[in-house]
Amino acid sequence: MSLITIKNLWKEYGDNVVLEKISLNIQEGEFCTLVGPSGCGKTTFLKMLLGQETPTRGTFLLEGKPFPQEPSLERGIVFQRYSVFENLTVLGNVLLSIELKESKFFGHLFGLKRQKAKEAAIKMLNAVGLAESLHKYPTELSGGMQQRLSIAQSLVNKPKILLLDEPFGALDPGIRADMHALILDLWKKHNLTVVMVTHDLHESFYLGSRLLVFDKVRNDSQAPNRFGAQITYDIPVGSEGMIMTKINKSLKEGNK
Ligand SMILES: Nc1ncnc2c1ncn2[C@@H]1O[C@H](COP(=O)(O)OP(=O)(O)OP(=O)(O)O)[C@@H](O)[C@H]1O
Repeated sequence: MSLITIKNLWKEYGDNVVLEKISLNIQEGEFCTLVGPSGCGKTTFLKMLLGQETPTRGTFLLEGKPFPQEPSLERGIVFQRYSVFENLTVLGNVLLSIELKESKFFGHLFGLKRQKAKEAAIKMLNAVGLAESLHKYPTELSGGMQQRLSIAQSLVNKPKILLLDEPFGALDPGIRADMHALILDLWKKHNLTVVMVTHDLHESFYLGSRLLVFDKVRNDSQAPNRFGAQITYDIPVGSEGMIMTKINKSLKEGNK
């Protein structure tokens, strides 16, 4: 069974048709990169995967069941703009993510549970390369380090799906290359399924195992909102994508 099953999905805001006829299956472990012109509905699509938006119509299933209507722990998101709490230290930010998950009512853990949460937070911060900055505040961090912190906050709760909305768009090229290496490493080690929006075609080919292009195939010059974007390309990319294509091809040939 596919992790995510989408059939003939539409998203409209009033008479603005944003997405139309989207059909797509995403398997566990895929790294899907999503590109398309500005305003074609990429963020809206991510928000539906997160549970912040609902489709207007169509089939939208997570592990064969209707998508949870609210953001939940199997899905973590990292935005382009850092979404960390400035009055908490690096460690405090990641600890809070765990506390909000494990103690929804108080937002606080005590005793042994807090100690374990602290250890898990430090382990995650180690994994993203922030071991030296545990007691710093976000304003003392560079952009790349803040983005590492956002990733740690998302991953510490072990989501199955990591949603990335142009997470590296604001970073310098050198830092971006470091972040690419980090995200590929985390993707493999944590067996994540990733859906990432990017404006950078090179990034989409380099990072993804599968590239999805969203665009309008129908246009009405009198009423630009009449038609929504569809998936115009869905192709395997990157070394992982090529391996998958070869495996699928040899499986098909073996079945002949
Ligand atoms: N909450 C909302 N209410 C009404 N319209 C919305 C809402 N959110 C998005 N839209 C509209 O949906 C369309 C798609 O927006 P979205 O942000 O998903 O595009 P995008 O492809 O991510 O754009 P960009 O690449 O510029 O970030 C736009 O026309 C936008 O105005």
